[in-house]
Amino acid sequence: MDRIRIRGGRPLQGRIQISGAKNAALPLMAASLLTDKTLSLSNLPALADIATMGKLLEQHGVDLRIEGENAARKGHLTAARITNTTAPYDLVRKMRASVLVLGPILARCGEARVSLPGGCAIGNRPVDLHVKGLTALGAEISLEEGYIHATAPKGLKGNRFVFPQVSVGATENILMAACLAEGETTLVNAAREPEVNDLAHCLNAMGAKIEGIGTDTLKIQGVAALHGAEHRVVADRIEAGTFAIGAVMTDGELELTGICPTLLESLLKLLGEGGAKIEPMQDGFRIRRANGSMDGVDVMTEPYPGFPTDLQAQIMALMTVSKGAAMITETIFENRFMHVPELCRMGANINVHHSSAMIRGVEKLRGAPVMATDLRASVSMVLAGLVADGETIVNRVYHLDRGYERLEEKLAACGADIARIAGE
Ligand SMILES: CC(=O)N[C@H]1[C@@H](OP(=O)(O)OP(=O)(O)OC[C@H]2O[C@@H](n3ccc(=O)[nH]c3=O)[C@H](O)[C@@H]2O)O[C@H](CO)[C@@H](O)[C@@H]1O
Ligand SMILES: C=C(OP(=O)(O)O)C(=O)O
Repeated sequence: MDRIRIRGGRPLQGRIQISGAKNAALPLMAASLLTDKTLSLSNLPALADIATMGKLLEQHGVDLRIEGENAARKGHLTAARITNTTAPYDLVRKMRASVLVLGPILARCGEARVSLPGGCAIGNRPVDLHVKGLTALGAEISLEEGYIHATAPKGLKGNRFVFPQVSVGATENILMAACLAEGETTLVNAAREPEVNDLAHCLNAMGAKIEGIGTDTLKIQGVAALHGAEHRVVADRIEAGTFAIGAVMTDGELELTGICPTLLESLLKLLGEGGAKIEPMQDGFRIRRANGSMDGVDVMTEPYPGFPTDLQAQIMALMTVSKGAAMITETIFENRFMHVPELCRMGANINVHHSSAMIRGVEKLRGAPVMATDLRASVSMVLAGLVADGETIVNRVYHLDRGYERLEEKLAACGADIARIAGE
């Protein structure tokens, strides 16, 4: 298995082009199941999760063609016919976002069988809201031998559904299904993450009738069929946020391009309070420390526009070397502090009590062999390694490959001493 070796102490200096967002690209790819025409997605990131979604779609009958590289990478997806309505355990267990094929296949074929994704390192992660929402649209759903079996022999019917809790994935699944349901659907307390909005815009380009994009109430007029479209995947705000944190943590300066800074308002506001200087540019923003050190700031994760849980591990890495104390409260996932023991092994001072972590900044972290059980925890160790004394080896790099495109290449181009060591 590959590992990443980092020798700390070098500031990040330079410019990084932000990739397309994993969490936008995955539902967008699933949306290709809603039409027999071609959906072309540009700015498609080259990530392990994208490859897994590609495999899943191909076994449903989607023809997937990828061309170009980096920012010019495009995927053309054509589901002329859905040849198989089952999403098998082997693929779903690799990536929870596989459950996003449920709504589209059900809406198009009147039947779908999708393996239950199960929990993962960051928590229990049930799919009850996906099931409740589709049931509200008239689906009959049973759980059989680890599979969600959904049928709607007479088609789906529009309805009003109030999410008892904000869910990105459930909003996306039900939104996609509602596009082909008969009549009007209203989704109340819907997620309004930029990736949900990106999906909704793409669906409208495919002929859907969605109103209220960007708000927590989505109104969808069902249509008989969708058509093909060309769509550019929105920039990855989590990748950009990770690098922004890296810039101030290493006392460097980065220009992050291809991203609108408003997508990162909650993070940039906090970093500003902690001592960062952020300047908008035509196609992104520039970030560095205003002067001197960074101060500890309190953080609470929340649905968008609040602070994203997917940046919680990274901001914690920054707090470990910031001045003073900081309290980080995780409200979205019950078990998203797996990075804490590993950061502590590098010399961080962190105490966790229930869903809150108290971090007292230390002078220096020390390099160490570390490993993480999820994507963002892994990248928080990369950030810690960039400022630690000595060498850090991050094991289980496949987590990073799920969600960061050419991570070591992008960081090395900005002066980091970082390399991938190929596994035996
Ligand atoms: C591929 C993708 O886009 N992943 C993102 C998506 O995950 P995902 O869509 O899985 O996350 P959700 O927004 O659904 O989860 C939010 C909360 O709702 C709970 N819940 C969710 C569904 C459900 O049926 N029942 C239920 O109780 C979850 O356990 C969690 O506590 O949003 C998360 C929250 O911003 C991000 O961390 C993930 O990176
Ligand atoms: C939790 C994440 O992804 P997923 O929902 O695919 O596990 C993430 O991107 O941080």
